Amino acid sequence: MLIQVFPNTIRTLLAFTEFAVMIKSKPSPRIGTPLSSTATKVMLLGSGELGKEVIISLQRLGVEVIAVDRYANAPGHQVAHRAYVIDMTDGVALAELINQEKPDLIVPEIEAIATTALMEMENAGIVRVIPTARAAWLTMDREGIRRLAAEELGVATSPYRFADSLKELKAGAAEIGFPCVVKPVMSSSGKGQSKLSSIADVESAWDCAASGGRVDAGRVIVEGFIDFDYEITLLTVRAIGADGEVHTHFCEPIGHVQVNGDYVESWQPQVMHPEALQKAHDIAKKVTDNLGGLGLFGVELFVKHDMVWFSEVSPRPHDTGMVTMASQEQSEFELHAKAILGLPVNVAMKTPAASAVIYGQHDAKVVAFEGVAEALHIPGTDIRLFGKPESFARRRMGVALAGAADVETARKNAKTAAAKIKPVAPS
Ligand SMILES: Nc1ncnc2c1ncn2[C@@H]1O[C@H](COP(=O)(O)OP(=O)(O)OP(=O)(O)O)[C@@H](O)[C@H]1O
Ligand SMILES: NCC(=O)N[C@@H]1O[C@H](COP(=O)([O-])[O-])[C@@H](O)[C@H]1O
Ligand SMILES: [Mg+2]
Repeated sequence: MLIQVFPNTIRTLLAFTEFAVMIKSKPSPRIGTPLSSTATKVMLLGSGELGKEVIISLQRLGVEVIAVDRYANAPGHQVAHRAYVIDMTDGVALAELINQEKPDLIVPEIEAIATTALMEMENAGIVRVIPTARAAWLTMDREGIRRLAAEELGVATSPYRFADSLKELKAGAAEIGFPCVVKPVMSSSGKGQSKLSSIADVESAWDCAASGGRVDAGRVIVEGFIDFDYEITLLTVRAIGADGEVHTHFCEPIGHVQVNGDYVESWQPQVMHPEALQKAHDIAKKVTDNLGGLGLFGVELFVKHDMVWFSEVSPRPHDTGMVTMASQEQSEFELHAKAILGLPVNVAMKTPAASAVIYGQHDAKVVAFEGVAEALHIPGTDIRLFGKPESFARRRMGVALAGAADVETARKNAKTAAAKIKPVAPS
């Protein structure tokens, strides 16, 4: 089936590819010298705020990093050895760049990439994709990961239907019942997502999904609304241990608040009922074992008392996990960098902490940030400004971090620090 969907042009290109990276079952932890013939080369597909931090962690380990994104001067471009702007959903363009750069590892950082092309190249032994090309392919489309979790692995999820037309969506929503949530099958950060209270909301939800999806696949998922007490991201790391085998490590749960499907605040640890924590670990292990490979995953779960539902998983660092830059001995970015290189990891926390998002607040070509010093006067705080070249009112431009003796104080300080930072647009 894969062969059928794979464009002939890429197959031809692959046939003429004169190199082949040796795919090792377990990567060697040997690291070369950047910009030399011995370099260990990693290519990031997507170079936003999450990729930027992964790149910094890789650079610290002496890795040569190539950052790719859809626009110039993306955050990760600014800290990599080389930067490229391509349409990453174009399999031919992607294959050409991979052939030119010959990276040892490819690290997807966003969902919207030509994952079928990556699978074909991985199958041909030309690239090694983190964690695997199949994992990137399954998780770029809600249908792939949802059917895997619910139908193959028997993991608890919200009830769901898929729809290709307004008529099908009406029927699906009526079957699921209200309230329910509609999302494009390919989207992230809440784009194109709506919560529906009645059948009267279906048409606007369909239009919202059509305009907000990353790739207009014209297909949506309708999910029953889970009335959870709280939601978590369980960062789960697959890394090679001293025995040479892959081991699974769980970070402390991260609690978070989402507005319109986008994260605004997160904290670690989220206290959980012991049974819920055990179920969360079991679900995360089951799903990540199936996805395989090495690296960090963000497993998103809804929790009500001792009940846990799987929502989705990122086979890469998670936005809510930015809190780990303040809370853990090794941030999620360092954990990902180390795990993918075959190095040991340490998931220990060092302090309760929180993160709060700084939005652009303006639609503007550039913004400047005021109030940074005022924010940093708050005890235990730190900030990251991502350096995105263009601002939108709801674009995430930075994050405030705060460590404290307890989560409540950390949340208060992170939110106060974020509020002190004022993006201003030149008039
Ligand atoms: N079935 C549901 N029941 C209750 N809340 C939901 C449901 N689906 C989504 N949500 C809420 O919307 C948020 C975003 O949903 P989801 O993670 O599916 O979107 P996304 O676009 O993939 O976002 P991201 O890329 O940030 O993970 C969830 O974290 C949760 O707060
Ligand atoms: N929930 C996924 C997520 O947070 N992804 C992060 O946002 C960037 C895109 O930001 P942009 O839309 O502002 O360019 C991505 O590159 C990634 O770092
Ligand atoms: Mg999500």
